[in-house]
Amino acid sequence: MVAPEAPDGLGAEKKSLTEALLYLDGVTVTFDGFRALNSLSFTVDPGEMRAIIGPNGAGKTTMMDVITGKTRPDKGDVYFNGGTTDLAKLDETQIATLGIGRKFQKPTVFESHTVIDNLRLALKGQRSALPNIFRRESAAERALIDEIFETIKLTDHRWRLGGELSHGQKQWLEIGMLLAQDPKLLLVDEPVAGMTDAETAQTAELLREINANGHSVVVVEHDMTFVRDLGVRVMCLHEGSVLAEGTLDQVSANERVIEVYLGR
Ligand SMILES: Nc1ncnc2c1ncn2[C@@H]1O[C@H](COP(=O)(O)OP(=O)(O)OP(=O)(O)O)[C@@H](O)[C@H]1O
Repeated sequence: MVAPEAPDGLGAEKKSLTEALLYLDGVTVTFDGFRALNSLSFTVDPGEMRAIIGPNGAGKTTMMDVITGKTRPDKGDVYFNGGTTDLAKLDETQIATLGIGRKFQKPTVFESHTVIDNLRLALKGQRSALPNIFRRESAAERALIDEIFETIKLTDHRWRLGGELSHGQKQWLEIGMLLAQDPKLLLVDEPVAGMTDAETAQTAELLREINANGHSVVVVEHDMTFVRDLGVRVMCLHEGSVLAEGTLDQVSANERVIEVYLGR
């Protein structure tokens, strides 16, 4: 990472390390000699939402795997919470407990449970499934569930079975299940793949609302209409590194981005 001197005398890199919610510097991951991540460096600020684009094989999934502890970097730094926590030293469960939630591309709701039970099962601190459904939740938990239902617009669907929801509704429910864990950072992988245009627009609104409520969000997506709707800083990955970063207009005007991704 280029580190120009910041006005207060701290190098910009150090300043980022102390302030960023998520800090990656020089992260390299090699599979059988192939560099899936090649000295990848970027930061996410507290309260920031960031969109990540890039061609197939650019390293987007590997990047999320490194942040969540599924894959260990060969080289480089991965810090959370203003540089206080070295994620490369923690396992997946410890990282989830710290407040990093991940939504995979395909919805994985419990189809034979009601929508509300899906949320109950996801409540923070509830690790054993069955007792959690049968016990009465506290007033605070009920209020949280109601609030999440409002956010994900599924209040009227709470008594339906998970399996009866549309694809888009399942994705929103799963995002709600992440919210039940109250994560500081949500990693969301291609949430609008397979959604209708209306569902796609509603998902952008949902993520904006979640972000406005104080959660940082990193969202990987190929759908440029959706990325435009998000209205956030965009980063294009290519061959395991950051190719371009800025507003969507700035990134889409970048000749290399057009060459390797948008123009294809
Ligand atoms: N476990 C693995 N073993 C070997 N190679 C891997 C492994 N995981 C990923 N790769 C390779 O690393 C590169 C980056 O893959 P990655 O899945 O991170 O890209 P991506 O940007 O998420 O792509 P997509 O948009 O297709 O999901 C690819 O060339 C992929 O084949």
